[in-house]
Amino acid sequence: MPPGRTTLDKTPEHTPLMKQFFAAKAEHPDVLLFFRMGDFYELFYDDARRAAKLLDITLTQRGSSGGAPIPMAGVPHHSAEGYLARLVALGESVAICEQVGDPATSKGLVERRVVRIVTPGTVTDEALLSERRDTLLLALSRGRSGYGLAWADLAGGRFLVNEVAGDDALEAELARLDPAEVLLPDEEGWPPCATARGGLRRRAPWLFDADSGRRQLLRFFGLHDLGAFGIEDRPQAIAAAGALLGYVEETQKQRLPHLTSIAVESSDGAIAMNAATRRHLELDTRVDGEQKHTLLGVLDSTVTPMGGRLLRRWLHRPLRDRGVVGQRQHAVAALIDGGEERDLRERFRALGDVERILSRIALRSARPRDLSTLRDALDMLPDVRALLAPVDSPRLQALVDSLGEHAAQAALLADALVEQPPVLARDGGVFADGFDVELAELRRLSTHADQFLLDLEAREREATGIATLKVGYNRVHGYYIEVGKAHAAKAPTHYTRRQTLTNAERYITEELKGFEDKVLSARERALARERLLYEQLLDELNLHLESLKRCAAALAELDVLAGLAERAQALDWARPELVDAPCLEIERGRHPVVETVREEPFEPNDLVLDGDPAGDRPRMLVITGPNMGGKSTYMRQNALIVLLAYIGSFVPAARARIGPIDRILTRIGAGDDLARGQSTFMVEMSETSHILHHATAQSLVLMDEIGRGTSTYDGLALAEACARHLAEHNRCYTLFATHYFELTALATPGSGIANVHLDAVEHGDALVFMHAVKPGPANRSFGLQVAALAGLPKPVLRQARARLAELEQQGPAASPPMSPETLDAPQQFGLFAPSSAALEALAGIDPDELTPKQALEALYRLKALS
Ligand SMILES: Nc1ncnc2c1ncn2[C@@H]1O[C@H](COP(=O)(O)OP(=O)(O)OP(=O)(O)O)[C@@H](O)[C@H]1O
Repeated sequence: MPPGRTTLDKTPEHTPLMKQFFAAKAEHPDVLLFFRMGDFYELFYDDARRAAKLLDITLTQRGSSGGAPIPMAGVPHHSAEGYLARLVALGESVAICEQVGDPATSKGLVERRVVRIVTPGTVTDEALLSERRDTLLLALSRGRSGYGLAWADLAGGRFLVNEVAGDDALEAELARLDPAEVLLPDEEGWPPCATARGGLRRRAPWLFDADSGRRQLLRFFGLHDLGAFGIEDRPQAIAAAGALLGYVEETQKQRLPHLTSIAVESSDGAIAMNAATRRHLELDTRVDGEQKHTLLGVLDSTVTPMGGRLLRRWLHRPLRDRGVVGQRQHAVAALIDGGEERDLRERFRALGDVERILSRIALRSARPRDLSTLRDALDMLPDVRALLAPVDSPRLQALVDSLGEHAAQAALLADALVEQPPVLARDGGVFADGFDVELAELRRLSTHADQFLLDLEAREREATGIATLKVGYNRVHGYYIEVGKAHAAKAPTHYTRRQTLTNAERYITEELKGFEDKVLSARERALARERLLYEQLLDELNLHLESLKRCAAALAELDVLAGLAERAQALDWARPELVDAPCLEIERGRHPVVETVREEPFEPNDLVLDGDPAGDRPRMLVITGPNMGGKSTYMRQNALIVLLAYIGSFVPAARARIGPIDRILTRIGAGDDLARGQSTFMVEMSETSHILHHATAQSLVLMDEIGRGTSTYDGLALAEACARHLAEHNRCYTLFATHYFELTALATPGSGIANVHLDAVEHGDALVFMHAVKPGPANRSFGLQVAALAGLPKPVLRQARARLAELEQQGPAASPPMSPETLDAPQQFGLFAPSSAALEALAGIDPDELTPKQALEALYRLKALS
């Protein structure tokens, strides 16, 4: 902002234009202000500096105001969308200040006003949205019992809330929803999962008040109570929803008729997965940020963007309600059996993003092509209904019902629109000729102009005898009769001169003027008529918004189900059996992503875990085997199979029988969380702690090499204690991969723990991984061979081999026994024991007696002795 002015300030006044800018800026101090000036949006002062950096555009100056130069940067009006998209993707918000007065008629400065604020979570323009990902605005509130969350997908017309108890659950929900923008009360004490993210907007705490939230919701939905939405007794959710609505109304500056309801999406209904689990299982993004080789990458063969978005939502929210999941599964199976899947997908290819189109219709920003896409979609409905009518599936039949008929709207759109409407409504040509009598007459007037002009030209040529006489038109002077200089003298007296050119004179006549008025006004009136018809068409469609939205949602789900059916067949997946009995049985399971990426065949593996305390099968597997043996792949494939089963999909296995599951929890080394300032070990331990606190007998837990991030004894001790705790207290389904061979001793009769291993065999210098899971512990680790495969220098390998031989000879001294006493022993120096001289010297030191300098000297002495 420019330096403030005081009454004593002698600096010159700001220019009127700048005063107008400051007034707009004062109302929107926290966002970039796009200030419309002619064909450009200009940014000034700090906004200009920031935008120049973010958008890599030139920072210039625009004269001076208030005695100082004005830093300025600008983007052309016609390409503003691209710049807005980039700013929004960076988490920035932009206030659009338009010229609302007409420059031609305004006296002095043209009036300007902020007409809307584009923010990362509220964008609805097609160009600013990612096609296959929801763009969410989320508001958070908190109370004594936990957090309230409200989120809206303005482009899709969804508004949902939830309440969660603690920080862990909040973090899990934020990881699931991944909102583009988060509204937070401007108060201390929010956990990092809420504050350490892009698109964060702090708002005054009083905006997050439950009572005013309730009033706001009642007003917004025009209701007397919120009972119908089932959110009455959720004050935190209501507080968050109120704050969200306030923000949306403030930024959008228009009505939002497409948010027709609000619903609770409770965490209880879903299999819980925390942020770490979603990351580790690489559901839609790999740890390295790639999206291609992920579960969603393999699973998503939907043909519409709305189907793609729904599938992503499903994947992030596997359900515990086996009724719903079973119906989805049944629908997928029915589509496969009847072969409708292919026909359905073929038809859907032309479908488009009906869901977002409906939102744009509600927001009145729909373009002509949106309407023709909707027309084509509605035209398709009878066909889709007929195709699915014979399919025996309750879910599919429910979806067919939700599609509705929409014959009247389909007929209206078919009558109204030309086959291929233009991109923009502005220039007309949207409506079909026979649709409106008045429009047809106006159009006839303007299109018959050409013939009239030709006739006029011929008549005038004959009357004047000037063979080269022409009738023409230009935007400045309108219609004219042009006569070459040589013949100008022959121009009749009723020709009035309009313009003189070097070689010609241009004239107007009464007749031509009269025609001009009629044609030009006919054109303008035709455009005005089309605008009116367009608005009426939007009005009419908006009357049916709710049922059209239901239809779009049904189309999206049909696309997902057909996509799952296609995948199941293409990838040879099987229908899992979801049962009441506590068990996890997978026969010949495969990793869905590794299998598609690998060129060599994938080795399928079984899994049998028993959730029944009285059962004789294990609840925990301790998995050993060489590096690269396939331990992580095996663990993850089982989690992914469970997850797929609970979204309603078929699974990559020959057979699967899966009991109730409440959580999937993982601890898999996946790099540091340095961004959050935590060391590798700290992350490992906090994830482990979360698991130990949350896993129940219905949870599936993956533990991959815990304890790796610290010294051997510490690590081993922790790994064993955790394994015991999971087996004895949590009693969850556990896959525990480890390099601590000592843990294989846990598998004693009655412990519920069993050993399995993956193997490799040496063929001369080569090491062949078998990738097959076998009963019992591994018998060796092949660490050095894998290191050789990785290309470790030969001298290093030689030295390691010699040291290994030495250690193996030393026997148990090098490989510590696993008694609890040993684990509790205070001194621990890793694998290499210190010399006895050093120990003796150490025993003689009393740390309390030493100055810091003496302590350092003692340390040097000890080092020399070791
Ligand atoms: N069942 C399988 N069939 C075929 N290939 C497999 C199988 N399992 C794993 N692989 C291949 O082996 C590679 C190593 O697997 P993975 O990372 O699971 O090993 P690991 O035992 O966990 O290794 P580390 O202990 O070093 O983490 C995988 O990238 C995959 O290409």
